[in-house]
Order: sequence, then C-alpha cells, then structure tokens
Amino acid sequence: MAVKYTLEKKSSECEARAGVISTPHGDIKTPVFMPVGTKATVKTMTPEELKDLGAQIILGNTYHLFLRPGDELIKKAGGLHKFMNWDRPILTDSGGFQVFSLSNINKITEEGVEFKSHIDGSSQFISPEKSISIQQNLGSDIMMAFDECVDPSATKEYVAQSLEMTLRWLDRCVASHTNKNQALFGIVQGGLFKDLRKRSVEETIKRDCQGFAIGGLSVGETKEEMIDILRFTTPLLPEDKPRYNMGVGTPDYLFESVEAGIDMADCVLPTRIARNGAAMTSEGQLNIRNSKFKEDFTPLDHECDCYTCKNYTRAYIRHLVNVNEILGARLITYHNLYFLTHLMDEIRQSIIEDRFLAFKNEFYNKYGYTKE
Ligand SMILES: CNc1nc2cc(C(N)=O)ccc2[nH]1
Ligand SMILES: [Zn+2]
Repeated sequence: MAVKYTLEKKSSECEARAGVISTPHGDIKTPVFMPVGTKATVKTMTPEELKDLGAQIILGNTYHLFLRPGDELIKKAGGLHKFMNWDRPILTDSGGFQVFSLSNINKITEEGVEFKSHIDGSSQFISPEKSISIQQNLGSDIMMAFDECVDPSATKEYVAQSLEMTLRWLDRCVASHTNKNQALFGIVQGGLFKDLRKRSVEETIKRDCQGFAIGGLSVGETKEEMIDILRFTTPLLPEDKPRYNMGVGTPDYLFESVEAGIDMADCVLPTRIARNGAAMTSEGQLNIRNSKFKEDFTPLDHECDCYTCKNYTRAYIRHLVNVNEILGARLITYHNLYFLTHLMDEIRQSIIEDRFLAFKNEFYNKYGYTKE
C-alpha cells in the first residue's frame, strides 16, 4: 500500500493522537505541519534548509504547476521530486481550491470547472479525471481528490447539492487513480452543517481512499465555528487512516486540530507572513519592522535554537527587512517553519507522554492566547 497509518498513542483526555504515516518517500511522524511549496518551491528555502529545519513533507499546488511549467514538463523531468530535488514525501492538492479562489470561474458543471487562467486569461478546464492525471504526472505521494470547497456564505441547499457532486467527483477520481504507488485522499465537505458533514463523512469513507481531509474550513468562518465542526467531524473518520485539516497553520489552530484528532495540517501563513517581516516566536507573533527592535541585539526568539536565532539579531533582521534584502525574508521563513515544525514535535511528545492538554494550556498562557 502506498500510504499506511500506524497509530502509536491516543490521548486519554481528548481525541489527540500520535502516529506514523509511511510513504514511498519515507515515514512521517504525526501530528505534522506541512510547509506549502506552491510552485515547486517552499518560497526562499532550499530542500537542504527544509531538511535542516525538520520538514518531513511538503505541499505542491496542482493548479499552479498545471499552468506553469505544466505537468507534462515535470513528468519529463522525472516527476516533481526530481524536478525540485526534494526526496521526502510530497502531497499535492487537487487544484479545486485554487481554481475556486484564484481564477475567474466561468462555469462549474457536473463535468468539471471551466475557468480563465489568472496568469494570461486563457480558457482552461479541470475535471476530476484531469486533476488526477496532473497529480499522477507530478508523482506526489499523496493526491487530493477534486472537490468543491464551498463558500461559507452558501445556503444549506447549495452546500447539500455541492457535497453530492463532490462525492460523484470522488468516484471519478477513484476510477482515474491508476498509479497505486500514489495515495488518494478523499475530502469531506458539508460547510457548517453537522447533518451534512455527517452525510459527507459516511459517504466519503465508503470510497477507496488511503486518507481523508476535512475541507471547506479556514475559509472565513469564525474560530469557534471551525472548532465546533472540527470536533464533530474528525472523530467520525476511520482511526486507521490519516486525517488532514486543510489550510491551518497558526499555533492555536494547530493545537485545536490535533485536539480534535487531526494528524496533518498545511498553511501558507508561516512563509507568507515571514516575507512581510512577521515572526512566530515563543512569546507570540512579532513584526520585526517595529522600531523597538532597532537596537535589539538579541535573537528573534529567545527560546529558539534554530540557525536564524543562533546566528542573527533582531536588529540585523529588522535592517534587512527595512532595506528589502532577500536574506531578511529567508531568515524569518527559516525560523517560522522551524518554530511550527518543532511545535508539532513537542505536541507529539506531549501526546506520547499523555500530557497534551497541560502542554496546550502552558503554551497558550506563554504565547498570549486567551483562555477558552
Ligand atoms: C487556507 N484555507 C484553506 N481552506 C481550504 C479548503 C480546501 C478544500 N478542498 O476544501 C482546500 C484548501 C484550503 N485552504
Ligand atoms: Zn528560531
């Protein structure tokens, strides 16, 4: 089997769990945070730096790679791993979310989605079959099913119809899934409606998938709404397969996801905010542009032992960001990814020692999150 989940330890206090996902490109200790490598690169990082900071698996975006440089070219290069010189696991999303959020959607039909490229306005079309074909050309270890990520403002009637189409699209993805060296993950939809979420889970887990994601979240709903749906939906998923919460990546959302029973999460935030001078640190988020750091010759994060924090000061990094030097973005990116990767390691360790909730409360107090 391409991807196999082994449960190592379940918390006695909540749904949190620690495990291992084995893939053709190596094992992944979970819970895991996955850096996003949209266009075949985790922005500003080399694969060696990603390994140094502890990245176990990264994401690639099907939509972007299909448009540029094209999945056929990447296939000729020997697949995405070879093309970008990353020999650890890769998960590719299906393109559905980007098509709905990035391009000018022309038409959503049963067949698929017609859209205008956000790059050159050319007419494009992605279907479940096309999405799987692209992902099989990319050669990712985990492929995501082509689904419709519904806007949180949609009516219950629309959400109900959409999840039925997503299930029919999933059947077409399963039928197109010919390369069994790659896993296929189904995606649960249903918006903020628990009865629809239940139906989506019950039907999705009947399909031949090697893991399951919770979609349709982190799209503008409140944190309370996200947590409520997450805590309701996640435990309904099979215990023997990986569970992936799409699009989360701040410490609180990672804690809440793990507490609900999630194993995997991804988010562009740590890399995106880094390019704007924001760092996630053990005392909360700080923006290095703040003048109070002008003559602060201490590390970015006083409790971090990453390359950035061992070798550079806040004053120096603030200078680089102020004069728009690329190294500024690189140093903060390295730290932010190291911070989240190691936070997940500590979360995993706390689950193994059955003290997850105590660790969560300790972190929340220090990071400055208000108590629930
Ligand atoms: C950043 N938030 C986010 N929500 C997502 C939902 C999906 C989905 N397929 O429902 C995919 C990627 C997502 N990213
Ligand atoms: Zn650091």
